[in-house]
Amino acid sequence: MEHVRTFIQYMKPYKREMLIGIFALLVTDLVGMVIPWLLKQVIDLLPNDPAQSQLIGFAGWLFLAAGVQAVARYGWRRYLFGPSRKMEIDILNHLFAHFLTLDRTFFQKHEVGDLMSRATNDLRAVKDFLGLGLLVVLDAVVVIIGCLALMIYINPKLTLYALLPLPFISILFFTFIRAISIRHQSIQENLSRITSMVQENLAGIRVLHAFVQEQNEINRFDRLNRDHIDQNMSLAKMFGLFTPSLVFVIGVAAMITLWIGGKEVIDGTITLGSFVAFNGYLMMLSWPMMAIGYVINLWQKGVTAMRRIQHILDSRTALVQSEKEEGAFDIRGRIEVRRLAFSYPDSEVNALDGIDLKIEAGTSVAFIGMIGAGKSTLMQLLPRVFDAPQGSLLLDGTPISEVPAFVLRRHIGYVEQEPFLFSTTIRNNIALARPEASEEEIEAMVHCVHLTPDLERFPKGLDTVVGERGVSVSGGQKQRIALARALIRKPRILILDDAFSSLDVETESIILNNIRSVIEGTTTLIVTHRLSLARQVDRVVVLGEGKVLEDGVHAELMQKQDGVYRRIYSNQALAREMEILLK
Ligand SMILES: Nc1ncnc2c1ncn2[C@@H]1O[C@H](COP(=O)(O)OP(=O)(O)OP(=O)(O)O)[C@@H](O)[C@H]1O
Repeated sequence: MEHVRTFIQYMKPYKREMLIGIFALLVTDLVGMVIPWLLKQVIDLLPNDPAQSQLIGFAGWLFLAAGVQAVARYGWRRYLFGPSRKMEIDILNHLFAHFLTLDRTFFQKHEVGDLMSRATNDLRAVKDFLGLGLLVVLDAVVVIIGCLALMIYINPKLTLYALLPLPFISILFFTFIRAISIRHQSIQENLSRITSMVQENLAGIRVLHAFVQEQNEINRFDRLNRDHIDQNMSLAKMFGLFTPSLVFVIGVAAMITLWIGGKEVIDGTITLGSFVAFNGYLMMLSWPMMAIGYVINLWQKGVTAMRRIQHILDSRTALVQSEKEEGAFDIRGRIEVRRLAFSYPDSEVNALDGIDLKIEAGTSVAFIGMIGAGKSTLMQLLPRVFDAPQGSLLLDGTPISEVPAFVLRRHIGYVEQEPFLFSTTIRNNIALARPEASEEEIEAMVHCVHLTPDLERFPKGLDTVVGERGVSVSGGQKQRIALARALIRKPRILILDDAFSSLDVETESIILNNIRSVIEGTTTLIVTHRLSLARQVDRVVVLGEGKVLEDGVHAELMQKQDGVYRRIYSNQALAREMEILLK
């Protein structure tokens, strides 16, 4: 119920429209009840040989009732379904905006497909519940109260007999509702798994093709879908038993009415017109009785869906929130790491294990080390992708958790090994970091990252659309577009996390030369496996198993006889010489 209350909040802006819709629904139902009453009048009049004008009068009233009903039906459709669609959009907007506030920890725990399913299938169920569900409930309440009142007015005893089978409806209701609810929950979870699988397979289509795994995946998908069908069948069976049982109970009620009511007409206790009207109201009652099944369906789906959406809306970023204003910070780029130990959420091992470092503003540092040494982890703590333990990471002397993430990230340029490009033009991808950047600035940046020769080969140069809906760009082109994107915002701190891994040494050195003037005064952290780069920076930090193994300038580290840096450097130099010889 709590979830329902939260979602009812979304109705508030559409209160007026919904009130019009409810009014139209009331009119539809009330006019619907007037029609059997008019019939009663006509039938009771017939034995008295009524004048033709009287009959025409009744026909006119019936015609008017039908007309009013038609207009009112249009009204409730327009004013009850319309707002439910608008509410769906409002919830979706809210959900999307909320997704963007969540951090990496959240996305690590939830599959994209599952989130997509919540934003589509579940949202649709909520819309149906808030629109159709409430409409049916309201309609049922009005019809039940109205018809019962009129039936009692016509003949209380007959009403009592007609309602005798009613307790069976309650028994049926409570027998089935739990079983139906459990089935709904598992159907919606399965639907999420299906969406996840489609999403994952489409994202990894190249790998599937490369390893010829299409048939295996088709089989796996088929199994998942068969499970889905089985679950739906099980639910359909439940409804298959529930709805006909209800209809049967209503049929019994009609039979009792015919039997007892018929006798009363013969005895002259009630008129034929009253008997016909009574049956009309009893039939009208059968719709809300049957609608109970439909409403249970909508209700269960809706409530399950609300719970699943609410779970997302209740999720909060795991990052420590800072109330400080942007103006409170003048970021210069001095970084201090104090006995930093860090483990990822749900992991028991420390990815970083007691790191101590001081990096002066405007200097450049290369981070090298074996795979899994913790280099990327350390880099991700700077823009607060994850939060470092309190007091272990300082920026310009301030604990980094006190700097709001959005302020911090405005001053950090981050390029990762496999950058993500949006399905838009190269220009838009670069300007993403600074939408107000001028054409000249974008072009200068393109030149700086040595992308000009590539652009000449693209059909529309900077206006070429890349990504899923556009041309495929190579890993090296992606890295350079991402570098331009990071540099165009003129960051105080630049992080290049293996950002040149797809470039050849020659291009790498051209880019480094080009960007030297741009990054003048910027604290530059370069994670690399290529030690040729390490010679061109102010300092080298060697990481191993989450610890700092060596720290110093290239020449110093080369002096260490058993040093890790010296060993890796020598191996790479040897490999380079071999390559040259073999050429
Ligand atoms: N998101 C994550 N969740 C859990 N563990 C992670 C996550 N990212 C990295 N790790 C683990 O943390 C450790 C350090 O990984 P990290 O990516 O920082 O190493 P790295 O030095 O950058 O390696 P590489 O050179 O291969 O990029 C590894 O053991 C890795 O498995």
